[in-house]
Amino acid sequence: MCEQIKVQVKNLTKSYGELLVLDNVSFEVKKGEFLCIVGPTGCGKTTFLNSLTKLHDIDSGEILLDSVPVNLKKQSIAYIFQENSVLSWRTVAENVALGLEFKKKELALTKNEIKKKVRDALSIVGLLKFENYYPNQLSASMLQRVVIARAFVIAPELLLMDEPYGQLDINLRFRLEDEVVKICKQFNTTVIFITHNLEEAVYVGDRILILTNKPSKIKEELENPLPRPRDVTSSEFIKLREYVTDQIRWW
Ligand SMILES: Nc1ncnc2c1ncn2[C@@H]1O[C@H](COP(=O)(O)OP(=O)(O)OP(=O)(O)O)[C@@H](O)[C@H]1O
Repeated sequence: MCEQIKVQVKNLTKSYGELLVLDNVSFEVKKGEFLCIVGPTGCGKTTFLNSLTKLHDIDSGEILLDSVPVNLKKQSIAYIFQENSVLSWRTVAENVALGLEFKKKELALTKNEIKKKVRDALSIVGLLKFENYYPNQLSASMLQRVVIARAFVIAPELLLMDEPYGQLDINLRFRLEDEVVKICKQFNTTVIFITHNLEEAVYVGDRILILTNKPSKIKEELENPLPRPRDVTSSEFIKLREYVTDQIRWW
């Protein structure tokens, strides 16, 4: 069976002045796949995401979503980034509605439709009862789930995550990762997940893309065969984590 390709990165090259960061990088992401991108510090992981989201121009190459150039207005792309981006002066429901407000024009939703979508997203992450709470009344885990609900309220076809749980303690991180993976699989969402944390990459990724030092190329694309839920203490898990670590440590 031919699996549908969701994202195509073709010959992407990006430099900042004299500094060549991404050097003719090409890869694909299948629909519904959870792809992790790892690599040495400063190899250009965030530069790749910023190229995809058009935060800056690229030198050459292209990034296609469903075979057409990425268009943030027309396509539903959601982000979960490092910073705690919940707005303190908005309720939980109002924070989640933000995801839709950016797309108000394109979606042309009525107030009631927005309310229903927000409630649906909140029930996915188990926060419906807290819709009228303010962020300072919530725990760290609940705040992160607000961010997840805000991403899923637009039913994203592509979810971009950049070190989303770097600041959290390890137990909470694993719990949130389990939740995100479960929701993504439920909705067949395609995910590109950037992380420094190789254990995290092996824990969540269907596939792991390892970048070289800059100027960065792809060193290896690695299928992750471990069944879910994954056990970080199993010998198979540790072996794979060590293998990925070695690929990055090699330079
Ligand atoms: N706006 C910019 N102007 C100049 N150089 C930049 C800019 N943004 C990033 N760089 C440089 O480009 C390289 C890649 O940075 P980038 O943040 O993409 O790497 P990264 O892999 O995400 O880093 P980290 O592992 O630290 O998260 C780094 O050397 C960085 O200093």
